[in-house]
Amino acid sequence: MTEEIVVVEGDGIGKEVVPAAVSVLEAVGDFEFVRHDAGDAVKEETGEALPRETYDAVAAADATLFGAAGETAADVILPLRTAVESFVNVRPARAYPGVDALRPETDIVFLRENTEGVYSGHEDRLSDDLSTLTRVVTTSASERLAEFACDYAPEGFHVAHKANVMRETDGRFRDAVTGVADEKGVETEEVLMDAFATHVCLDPEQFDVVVCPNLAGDVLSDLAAGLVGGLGLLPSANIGSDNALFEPVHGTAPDIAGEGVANPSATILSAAMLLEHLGYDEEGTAVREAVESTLSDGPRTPDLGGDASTEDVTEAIIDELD
Ligand SMILES: NC(=O)c1ccc[n+]([C@@H]2O[C@H](COP(=O)([O-])OP(=O)(O)OC[C@H]3O[C@@H](n4cnc5c(N)ncnc54)[C@H](O)[C@@H]3O)[C@@H](O)[C@H]2O)c1
Ligand SMILES: CC(C)[C@H](C(=O)O)[C@@H](O)C(=O)O
Repeated sequence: MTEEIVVVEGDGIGKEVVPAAVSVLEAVGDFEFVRHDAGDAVKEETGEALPRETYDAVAAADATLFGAAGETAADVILPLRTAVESFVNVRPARAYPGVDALRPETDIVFLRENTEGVYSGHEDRLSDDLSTLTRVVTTSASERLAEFACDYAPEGFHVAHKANVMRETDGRFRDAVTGVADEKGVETEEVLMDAFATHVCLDPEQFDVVVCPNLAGDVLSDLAAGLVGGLGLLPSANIGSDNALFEPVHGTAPDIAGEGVANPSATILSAAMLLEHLGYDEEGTAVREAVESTLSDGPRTPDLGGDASTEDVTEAIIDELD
């Protein structure tokens, strides 16, 4: 049976990097791509950023490849992560031989809680002077993340939090995650998330897998992108029990959108994660290796100091696969 992959390009460079990744997927397998829309442009046309058909298609698909949405990103990607019931966002941040990086020794995977924290949506304007946000942390979501982390990193992992200040919410998160790890005999090391930001810049080698609350995972993975050569390199996987959505960590990059020079690596690496998720391990590895060797030997897009187009890089990656 041909696997169905839902494709949502979104806005800006999503329209450039997603077709690039689809052509790589076409080069390694026989998939049925079902295209759906979401984002700023759709909102302008129809009044809603995330059409019901898109949400339903993503919820029902074997897997989804998503690009990026612009100003409507929170109205699109957050519900889509919910559509796949994703409890963890896996964000590998690693440097590649041949790519200029502030910290070439970086090789870290962030396991970001994907459903709650300050992303729970409970924001209120109480007066002209006062707005509030409720931060939600449940033991069940934290434990679910911890179970995944223990399977993913049985050799142990760091837990980033700020339970010294957010004693109730991050305290609950920390206790739930370390509690599951203790039960399973998996070692954990706690690190305060602000201190982590310094440690990771000075000595990234001491970190392999870092489990963190939702917003911390967002910010710290972008910080790690800065250490390895930029946002054009970071893929991600939103994993649920029966479904998953894959997307680059970056956004729509309005400063370069439409120029055909976006780095497709993050999205193609997300496609490699998608392949592995669907059980195409060999193909996933082949795609990852093709990206690595193209990053090493070129051509490279301008964000990495080259002058190649998105299309040049994609063709080079496909050539590597042959
Ligand atoms: N998941 C999402 O849909 C998502 C994520 C982040 C931001 N956004 C949205 O994207 C828009 C722009 O946000 P931003 O500028 O803060 O972040 P951004 O990730 O779009 O861009 C930040 C910088 O990184 C560069 N960059 C990002 N991806 C690149 C790539 N593949 N190749 C080369 N350079 C790349 C951009 O040119 C820019 O200089 C906003 O509207 C924001 O809401 C969406
Ligand atoms: C746009 C926003 C909702 C999103 C997030 O915070 O998760 C983005 O920053 C990301 O990292 O994918």
